[in-house]
Amino acid sequence: MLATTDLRGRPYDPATVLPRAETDVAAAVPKVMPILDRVRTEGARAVLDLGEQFDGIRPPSLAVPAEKLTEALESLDPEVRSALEESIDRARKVHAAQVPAGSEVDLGEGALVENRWVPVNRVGLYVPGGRAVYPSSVVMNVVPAQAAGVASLAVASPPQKDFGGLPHPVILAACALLGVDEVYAAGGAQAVAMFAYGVADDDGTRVCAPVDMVTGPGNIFVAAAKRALLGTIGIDAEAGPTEIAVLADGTADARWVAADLISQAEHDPMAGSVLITTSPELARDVVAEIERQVPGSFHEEQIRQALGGPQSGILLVGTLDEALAVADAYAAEHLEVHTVNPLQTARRVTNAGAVFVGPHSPVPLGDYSSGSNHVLPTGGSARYSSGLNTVSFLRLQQLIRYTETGLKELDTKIAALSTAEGLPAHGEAVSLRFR
Ligand SMILES: NC(=O)c1ccc[n+]([C@@H]2O[C@H](COP(=O)([O-])OP(=O)(O)OC[C@H]3O[C@@H](n4cnc5c(N)ncnc54)[C@H](O)[C@@H]3O)[C@@H](O)[C@H]2O)c1
Ligand SMILES: N[C@H](CO)Cc1c[nH]c[nH+]1
Ligand SMILES: [Zn+2]
Repeated sequence: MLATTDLRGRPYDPATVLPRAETDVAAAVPKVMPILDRVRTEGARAVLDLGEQFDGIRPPSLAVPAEKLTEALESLDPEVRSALEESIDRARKVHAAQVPAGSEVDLGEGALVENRWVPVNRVGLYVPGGRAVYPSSVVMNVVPAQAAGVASLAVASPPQKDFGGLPHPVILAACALLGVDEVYAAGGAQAVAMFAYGVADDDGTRVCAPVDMVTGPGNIFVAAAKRALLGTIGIDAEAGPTEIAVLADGTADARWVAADLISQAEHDPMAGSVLITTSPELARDVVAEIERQVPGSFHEEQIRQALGGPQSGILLVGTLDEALAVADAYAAEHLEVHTVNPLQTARRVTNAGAVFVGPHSPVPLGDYSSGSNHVLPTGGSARYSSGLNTVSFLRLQQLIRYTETGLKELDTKIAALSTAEGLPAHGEAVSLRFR
């Protein structure tokens, strides 16, 4: 588990030495196309059939009845309820602070451009539920959507065999706690298609209205469906199998670093855990700790596969600058920084979905309770994407507010540009107003 590559004292290209999952979302797209087509043409029946096929149980109904949400909340373990409430409370504070202010820019007499943020009208939020169930992802999807002021939101999560084909009861309880009343027992690509196209029963009764945007994490089939349906719907970043990178020097605690690497490996055999370190001693001790901590763990087999896969490993580098270059090239979903001066190091990182600063900010804190969002870009997409946040659910719309005086001021300039572009009708549309 966790093979070490020693990069010290030899030239290398940071981008080519990275351990990375062989997850190829593009290759999964043709696999999900027949699923998307079936949902588009057959509607709700197809979603139920596919639930039976892939989740092993046919949901009693696609839309979860309201009383099931109430029952789930009433029977929720009080300790879990209190933990969810704490997580919601902190997340609400952080996401409320992300609401951007609009602006009005005065460009001269009668010339005003207003920047205004408008929420997406209707969104579909995906909450995974295959290998594990994720009530925390209900919080991470719903809180920013609500902070943005989205008027209509629906949640989908796979039907569970152990719960009569409903989504997991803690997921239903989390929806009820957050005031979400539209929940569907649907998973994978069929859930994304249901949101994108909307679905009706065989008699034409609408079951789920189409949404404008789908967000949320999921496995490769969810990511492939989102990619294939982009255009029909808007999507957030691709948040696929989890990754953690730890950037550490010799001051790091090997026991803690190993535990954090293992924590994300338990999600998925395709999860990636990477240690980037300047310390050969730490590298050695982390391997020893992993050998000590993994045996007997709850998801031992899955963890072994994740830590033994090509997407995981240790990169031993010569200097902190090299460690930072490798971390930036990797663009981890989560980057933990365990160095002598972690804040200073963290501020130098440019590519990461979220940065966890110092030994007391481990990734599981962010997964559940820190107030930050855990729906984060994977597979290197942190180079150009943010994690899910309030702005993900907002659009910047500009109101162009010119008067006759403001327009007149630009008449000849617009005419010059329209002539230069060979589009004289543009200039004419302005000039005729002043003749
Ligand atoms: N990056 C993030 O922000 C983030 C957050 C939470 C979870 N995750 C990741 O989300 C993933 C969750 O995956 P999961 O599998 O547990 O749940 P999931 O809900 O994403 O996927 C389960 C669904 O996959 C579909 N499916 C399974 N096998 C299929 C097949 N052969 N063909 C077509 N469809 C199939 C089924 O319809 C099933 O409902 C994990 O990889 C986890 O690491 C990521
Ligand atoms: N680490 C996952 C991806 O950020 C999120 C999660 C949910 N529950 C536990 N972990
Ligand atoms: Zn996690």
